[in-house]
Parts: sequence; structure tokens; C-alpha cells
Amino acid sequence: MARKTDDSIISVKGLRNEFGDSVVHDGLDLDVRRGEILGVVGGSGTGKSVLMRSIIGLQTPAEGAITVFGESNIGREETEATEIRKRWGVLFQGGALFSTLTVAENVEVPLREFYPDLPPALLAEIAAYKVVMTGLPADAANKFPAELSGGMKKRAGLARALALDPELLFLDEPTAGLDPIGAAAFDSLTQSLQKTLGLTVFLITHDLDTLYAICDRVAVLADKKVIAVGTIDELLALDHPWIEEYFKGPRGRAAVATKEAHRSADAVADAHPTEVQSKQSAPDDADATYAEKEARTL
Ligand SMILES: Nc1ncnc2c1ncn2[C@@H]1O[C@H](COP(=O)(O)OP(=O)(O)OP(=O)(O)O)[C@@H](O)[C@H]1O
Repeated sequence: MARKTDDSIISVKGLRNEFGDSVVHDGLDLDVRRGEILGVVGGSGTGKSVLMRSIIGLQTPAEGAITVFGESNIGREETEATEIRKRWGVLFQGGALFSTLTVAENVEVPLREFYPDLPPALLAEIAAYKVVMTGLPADAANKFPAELSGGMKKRAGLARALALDPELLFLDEPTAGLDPIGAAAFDSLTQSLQKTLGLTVFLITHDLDTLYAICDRVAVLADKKVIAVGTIDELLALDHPWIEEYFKGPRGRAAVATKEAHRSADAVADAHPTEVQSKQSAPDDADATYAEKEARTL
């Protein structure tokens, strides 16, 4: 597992993006540290997705420098770009699954692209493993996206993002459209994958619960820049009106209350582990796999 460190896995300097007369970013700087979950927030249209697209090379900036894994990610040769792309996975807004392919076939897409010589049996085995890893039941592998719930689609998209065992994961509003229980389950999944696989996660979200529950630091986009980056406590200490309103408004207060409730439940669980464990495990859950239990929350 990768420890959180101060060295940057992504470094963005002086980024400028524009579409015609509309300037989205101007002089934007951001560092993402290895091993962290970085939440990226900002009002609608502040350029969070454009920033992500610039980092992964889908948007060529007008100005600025972007390095990922220490290598420049602008104007690279195609072969070099391919080598770098193998090292990250992306969950786009809405999952972006191919509707005519099954979940397993969707997961196989990047494997086929980057490793065209893999035998079909191995492709199927890897895809099945990734599907279960994201908490989907094994039989979801043979379903088409239209047969899945919103939460299951996100997990299928995540399975595809993890297909190449990435070091770096980009998630664009992964909990948008999920009910609170499904969203919390997805957050837990993101955090447990981050810990077990040692991932660095760049996570765009509007979900305050997600920010409080799993983000190590949060970057705030406004005025065409990252105006602040730090822990939520560090951001609140800045006394910035947008940040204050965002984190201390009614939804921010609700998110704090949720976080406190989880902390209290964890404290009870630590104090009475056997009792809590027996309450959590209903008798008919005895043979259920982790994946099955997770899937029930979708
Ligand atoms: N390909 C494009 N052509 C023209 N304008 C674009 C393009 N892509 C993004 N934009 C504009 O750039 C701005 C930032 O878009 P972006 O999708 O990054 O915002 P966002 O912060 O992710 O918003 P949201 O939270 O609503 O998803 C918007 O004004 C958008 O209309």
C-alpha cells in the first residue's frame, strides 16, 4: 500500500484553458500528492471536468505545464502517451459504459486496447475479478448496462477504470444521482480500494458527505484558479466567503452531523466489538460474500 507523501503525482502549473472568448482557467496551479484522495470542488461550470480532461490529455491547454508521474503530459508522442495512460483509470460522469457491451466486455475494452495479445480466457478472468472487486455480484458481469441500477453502473464503470491496475484513479462525480445509502457505500468502496491498492484518487464531487468522509484534502476551484487546497479544517480557517458558505451552509452542517454520527458508531463498535458485529450480521448473511452485501446497498 502506498503511503501518503508530499511528493506530487500530478503537478499543474499556470494552466490556461479557453473556448473561444470564454476563459475557463487562467494561471491555475495544483499539486496532487501520491497516496491521497484529493476532492475537487467548485461551482457548476468552474472547470473541474475541463481540469481533469487536461490532466488526462483529452484537452490541450492554451498555456501551462502538466506533469503526471513526473513526465510532461502535454504534446507527448503517442507511444509515450499510451504508456502513461496505462497507469491511470478514469470513471467519467455517468459511467460512460458502452451500452451494447456487457459489463465484462466493457471492462475488457482497456485490456484489449493496451494488451491486444491477451488470450480470451484470461481477459474474462480479469474482468470477472474486477467486477467482484467493485462489490458487484458475479452475475453482473454478463448483464448489459441497461439492466443495471444507477449505483451498479457506477461500479461497473469503476471496474473498467481499475482494469489495468492503475496507480492513479480519476473519478468525476461518482456519487451523483445515487441515493444517500448508495452514495455512502460507494464512498466506502473508494476508500477501501484506495487503501488496499495504494491508489491516488482525484475526485471531482459536489457531495459534501464524500468530502468529509473520505477526502484527505480538498481543492477549491473559483475565479478560474484553484483558490485554496487543504484539509476541510484548513480551508475553513481561511475565512473565504464561498468556502464558508459551501461548508457551513445547511448541507455542510448536515454532512458534519453525518460524519459525527459515524464517528460515534465507530467508537461504540471499538468499545463493544462482539456485540456490534453480531448486530451487523443477520443470520441469513452468514454465507453472503462481501460483494453480495455491498450490492444490496445499491
Ligand atoms: N468542449 C467544450 N467546448 C466549449 N466549452 C466547453 C467545452 N467543455 C467545457 N466547456 C465549458 O467550460 C466550462 C467548464 O466546464 P466543466 O464541465 O469543466 O465544468 P464543471 O466545473 O465540471 O461543472 P459541473 O460541476 O456542472 O459538472 C463550462 O462553461 C463549459 O460550458
